[in-house]
Amino acid sequence: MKSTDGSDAAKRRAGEAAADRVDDGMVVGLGTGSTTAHAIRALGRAVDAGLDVRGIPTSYQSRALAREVGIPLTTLDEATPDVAIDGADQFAGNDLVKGGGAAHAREKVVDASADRLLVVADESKRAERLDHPVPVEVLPDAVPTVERAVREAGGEPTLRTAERKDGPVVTDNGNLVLDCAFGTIDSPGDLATTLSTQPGGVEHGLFVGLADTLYVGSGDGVRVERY
Ligand SMILES: O=C[C@H](O)[C@H](O)[C@H](O)COP(=O)(O)O
Repeated sequence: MKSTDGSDAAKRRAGEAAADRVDDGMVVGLGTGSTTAHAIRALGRAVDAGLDVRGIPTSYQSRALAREVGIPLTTLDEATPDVAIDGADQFAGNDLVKGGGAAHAREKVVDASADRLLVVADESKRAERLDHPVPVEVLPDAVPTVERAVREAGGEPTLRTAERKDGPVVTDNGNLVLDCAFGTIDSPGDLATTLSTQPGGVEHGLFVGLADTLYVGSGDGVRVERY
């Protein structure tokens, strides 16, 4: 499920501005999605020009793109990211909803382990308060249990279905995704805690206070917001 109608040029400005902050010798967490893809391509060009970086991908998609553009890869076993670059489906300050591409579980692990998280987005993702449905990756057997818990927490869960396959979206980890509509989220931190403590829920797409810097692309530039 993608919420954005932001232009590709705005996404490219944001992605390239964040990639520009990567210094020689760094290990970089490589997020997932169309905006981060611009950062990955920019890093690939920098590698061609001599920059020494290693990437830690967060999905099949970001791994494939990083390989295509020639970024050497490593893992969390081998290295800790100095910085991670990742997108968002919605942001309010430095609180994010992520997981429109069902990659949020691995993204959260990599983003949280990085010294700094740079979030790349376009202005269409900005909100006063978060109200985007929150994706929750769920063990397949636990779908009914988690659905009940989400309803008890005031949300309405919808099993995400695939577009070119019959049946549900299956994540890179072999799990399913419930998109959980809560309306306006008054307290993202409290909701994150509720969702994190639900057995069978693998990971949710609320990234509360994790982002250090936002690069927000628009029609004519990039706004940099630091937290
Ligand atoms: O699961 C996907 C990720 O969380 C993406 O970073 C997020 O959906 C934003 O993607 P995009 O830049 O394509 O809007």
